[in-house]
Amino acid sequence: MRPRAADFARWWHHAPSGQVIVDEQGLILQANQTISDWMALPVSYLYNRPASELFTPEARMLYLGLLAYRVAEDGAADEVHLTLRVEGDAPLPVLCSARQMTHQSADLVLLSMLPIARKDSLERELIQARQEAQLALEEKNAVIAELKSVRSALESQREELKSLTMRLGHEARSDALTGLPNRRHFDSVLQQLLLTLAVNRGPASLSVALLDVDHFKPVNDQYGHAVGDRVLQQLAQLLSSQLRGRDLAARIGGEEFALLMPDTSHAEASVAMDRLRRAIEIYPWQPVPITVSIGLTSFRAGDTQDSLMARADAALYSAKHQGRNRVAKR
Ligand SMILES: Nc1nc2c(ncn2[C@@H]2O[C@H](COP(=O)(O)OP(=O)(O)OP(=O)(O)O)[C@@H](O)[C@H]2O)c(=O)[nH]1
Repeated sequence: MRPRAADFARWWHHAPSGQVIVDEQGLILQANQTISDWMALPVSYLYNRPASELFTPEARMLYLGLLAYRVAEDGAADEVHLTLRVEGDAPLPVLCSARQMTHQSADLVLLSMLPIARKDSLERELIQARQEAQLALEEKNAVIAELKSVRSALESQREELKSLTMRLGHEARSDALTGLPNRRHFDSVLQQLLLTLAVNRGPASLSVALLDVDHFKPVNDQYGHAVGDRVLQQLAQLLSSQLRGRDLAARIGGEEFALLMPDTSHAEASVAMDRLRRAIEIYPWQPVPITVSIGLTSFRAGDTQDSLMARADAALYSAKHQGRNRVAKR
């Protein structure tokens, strides 16, 4: 059965929007149950009250100044944001639209309101979510920046470690006073050369010389240790400049040096050592001239490191014994 017009009055009262009819004096002529429920006031209370009293004091200005003005001008107003008073509770934000309607030659106004609390809270949630996303982005950027700085710190530490390792390696292999390779390095190179000779089994030559400064003690005693040091440094430079690129000069003791000459026969090494001794003899030493004694030997089949070095040592001993400033060969 189709509802009769009278039935719609009940529907109007319980519509999902607040409905109010306002007369020409701005007084409430009708209000539906929905709006009276929202405001927690009986419908009868609202009758004949100024429609502006539906709203909070702040919203009243908007209602009178904007909404009522538009209705008077255009006969309608749409979606004005107002706030309903709620008895004993927080005010209720609403979107209010209005239509002017003529009834029995009177210009009435129908106000229709929809609550927007949900929209407001959604907007607030959206703003908060945006702020949280912004915060998370800033945190992420800060973490990335920190990671970058940690990585560059690690890289520079790795570089430092590398150069430290290289320096330590160099220090472990060289003599602090002269910068020449030390005894440990000399021994390890000699050992490798002997291994290579043993593996190759072919004709091979390797010569070794021990070189010791003659009467060095009086230099120290007479001119001081610092002068003695300088003499040793100059001698080291002289050795490096006199030897061929593949030869190795090492400082293996106080004033004792060892020379390693790969691929050098006894005859070749003998010429080289005579030349070296002479170069040292004629060098313009300051403050006092020095000479050296040299013991030379060369690799023989069956030689070990010990036998080779013992022969060089014996040669040096005989150079000293024969009067110094000479090369003894074995
Ligand atoms: N200035 C200085 N002197 C050193 C260093 N190492 C060793 N000596 C000195 O070298 C001298 C070696 O003296 P000796 O072993 O008696 O030999 P020598 O006086 O050279 O005499 P011969 O070797 O027999 O010709 C000592 O006075 C040591 O103090 C050093 O690093 N610097």
